[in-house]
Amino acid sequence: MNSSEPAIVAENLAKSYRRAQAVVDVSLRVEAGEAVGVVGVNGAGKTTTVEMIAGLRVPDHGRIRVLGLDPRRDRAQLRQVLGVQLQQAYLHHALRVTELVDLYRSFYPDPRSTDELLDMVELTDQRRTRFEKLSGGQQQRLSIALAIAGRPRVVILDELTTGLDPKARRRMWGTVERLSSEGVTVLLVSHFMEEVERLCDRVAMLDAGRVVALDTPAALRTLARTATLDDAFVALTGRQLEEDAA
Ligand SMILES: Nc1ncnc2c1ncn2[C@@H]1O[C@H](COP(=O)(O)OP(=O)(O)OP(=O)(O)O)[C@@H](O)[C@H]1O
Repeated sequence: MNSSEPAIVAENLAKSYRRAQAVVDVSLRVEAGEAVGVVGVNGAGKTTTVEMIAGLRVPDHGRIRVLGLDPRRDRAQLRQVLGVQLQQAYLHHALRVTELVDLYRSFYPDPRSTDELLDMVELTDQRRTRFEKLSGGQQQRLSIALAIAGRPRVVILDELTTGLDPKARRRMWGTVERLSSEGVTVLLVSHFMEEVERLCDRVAMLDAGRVVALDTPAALRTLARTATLDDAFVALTGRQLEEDAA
């Protein structure tokens, strides 16, 4: 790994499930320290794409490198440098916040301290609370704490703020901004244009399993000749924006 190499390279990814071709042809390159958003309507192929990048799904076709590592071949090494927060977290409901954090910290040689993690995601007051007693927003925030416990250089965040109220969403943005300011590379799946415009250097618009546009929010607005990223999304994908899709 050297510092000039891109954090993520995905070339011509394709993935079919029995009924659907979820990803037809997706290429994506994320530079080290960059934050890139992946947006698209339900079923556009966002989750399948990031799960392949995270090594959780095997592509039918294409090549992936994360910090120069092959997600399948170099699985153990990748786990030390990549943090993943997925849509559905399968966590033990009866465990308390600190027990879960300490469990995840134990996977890494030089984890962040429990206090720092809880502070970063504003769960210090809930440290003794069982997972099942946390609100939806608190559960989401905990899942980020677990994803960053090992000081990953790259994080993948899938629908981080879906289902959260505006206040909880803004808090979550603060956590992502802090990661970016520390130089962590962020790949963020989202439904919200306001969110990616605020947090991401560049945005990939996916539709029907393909990247239809990939650029800075400003360049996408210019390309689409629209005043807002919402309108640019509609113009470039031909799809309507979904309501707060939970
Ligand atoms: N495990 C699976 N088995 C079969 N089909 C699947 C599976 N996962 C996803 N699909 C299908 O693949 C397509 C792409 O799904 P994917 O979850 O990647 O899209 P997405 O853009 O992340 O959507 P969402 O915003 O709803 O999460 C959809 O048609 C979906 O129904």
